[in-house]
Amino acid sequence: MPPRTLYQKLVDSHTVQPVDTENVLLYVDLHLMNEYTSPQAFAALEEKGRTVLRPSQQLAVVSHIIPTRAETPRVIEDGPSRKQAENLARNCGQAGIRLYDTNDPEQGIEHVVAPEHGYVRPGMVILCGDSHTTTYGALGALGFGIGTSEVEHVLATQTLVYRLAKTMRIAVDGALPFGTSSKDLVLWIISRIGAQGARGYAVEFAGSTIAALSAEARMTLCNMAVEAGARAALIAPDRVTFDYVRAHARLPPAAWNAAMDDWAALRTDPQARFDCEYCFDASDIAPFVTWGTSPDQAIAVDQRVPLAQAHSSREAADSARRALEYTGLAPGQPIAGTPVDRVFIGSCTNGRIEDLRLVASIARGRRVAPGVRAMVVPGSGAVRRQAEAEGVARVLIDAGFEWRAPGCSLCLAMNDDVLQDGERCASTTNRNFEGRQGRGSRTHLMSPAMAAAAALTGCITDVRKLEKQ
Ligand SMILES: CC(C)[C@H](C(=O)O)[C@@H](O)C(=O)O
Ligand code: SF4
Repeated sequence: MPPRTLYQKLVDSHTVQPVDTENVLLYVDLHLMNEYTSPQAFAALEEKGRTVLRPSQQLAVVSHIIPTRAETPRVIEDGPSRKQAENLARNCGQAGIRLYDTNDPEQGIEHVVAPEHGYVRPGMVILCGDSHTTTYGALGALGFGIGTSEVEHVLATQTLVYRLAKTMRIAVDGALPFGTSSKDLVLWIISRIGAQGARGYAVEFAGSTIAALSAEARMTLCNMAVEAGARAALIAPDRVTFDYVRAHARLPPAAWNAAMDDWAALRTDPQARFDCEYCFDASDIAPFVTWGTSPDQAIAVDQRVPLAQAHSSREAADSARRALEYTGLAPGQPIAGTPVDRVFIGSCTNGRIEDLRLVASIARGRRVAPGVRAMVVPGSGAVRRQAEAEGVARVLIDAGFEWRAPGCSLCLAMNDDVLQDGERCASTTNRNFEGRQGRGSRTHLMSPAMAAAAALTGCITDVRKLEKQ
């Protein structure tokens, strides 16, 4: 057998049969669904008189449209949204699929719920009609988003006709500098390689910086790899992965030992070749923040918005000009000091317990700046309860943050958490496209620590200055 990359091993072990030189029929271990991208697939199945082949390998969560007011029971007042949730409940009920429904204590964002309940383990293939399914590469599983017709195919056959990706390795070495986290790391990588830089590739992250990240920090990184166009993101499982999985998956001891033998082989062979390789030095990383409407339009917080002539091409300069018109910033202006109206802490990128702990550590004993509305939306019911049990929630509430119920919320503003036209938001999410957080909304992507700093000072602020005080 020629040397193979981790990606190739995962694909090979799940190939039912090759379709042609570029496509294989891929076996799917787990398929996740939300209320937003699954209804058409169920409707199409029903029309064809087909059923769900393996209900026990499906999992569904109400995540995108759910309101985040902390009240019980939670009521979805918006008619079409309520209908989506009801549809999902009916479809899952009929097919016998486990659903974390609106008022389930474990409800949350699919990509937060699945790993924390042990559904995600190294070596698996996990699909979902949602682009941020790349998150699961953090635990050594091949995860990626699929379209609605593919959802239907997976429900009916537990397989997918899959076009193979090219392979890329991004190695990062060295310690993450003071004040930075894996969110800064990924924004920095995207700003280097571009929002299309990994398009068509399955990316494997490697190097000592990655090895030093916690499992949750790795999820942040793999989650956002899709914002560089990656078709998948992978990190070879190691001690950190196994400890996380052991704590969350609760496998019986015999199964655990067998699994560990298999998982140890889940790494790229030394002689294997990648189609593309990058090597970066972590000491170049700083707290990062976006200034535009694409995740690669990002700079270190102590830098200025780039001047027109700083862009690499005319196209990039044009897109920067349009982006700045939208975000209401000027070339050459320092990004720090830009006032914000809103702060959003949450999403499948940064809505986990470690993120909230970090925010609390900065907010402790301080107050949200007057005139700023700052929301914390935990990624799941479990994250919310844990934050309450640890006193993290208390610190946030005392500092003046709104303590909300879990969901996607202001990450994509499909519920009633929406920015007003022109409002500017410091956000721990993953997309800053025009209108992403509401019509005319202006989004600045950043780490939880940086978002905390923005909430406490009322403007984009270098968190290193706050942390030193
Ligand atoms: C709604 C869904 C299709 C979408 C995605 O695929 O990512 C959403 O989760 C997002 O983050 O934009
Ligand atoms: S939190 Fe945001 S990125 Fe994640 S699944 Fe929900 S909408 Fe998509």
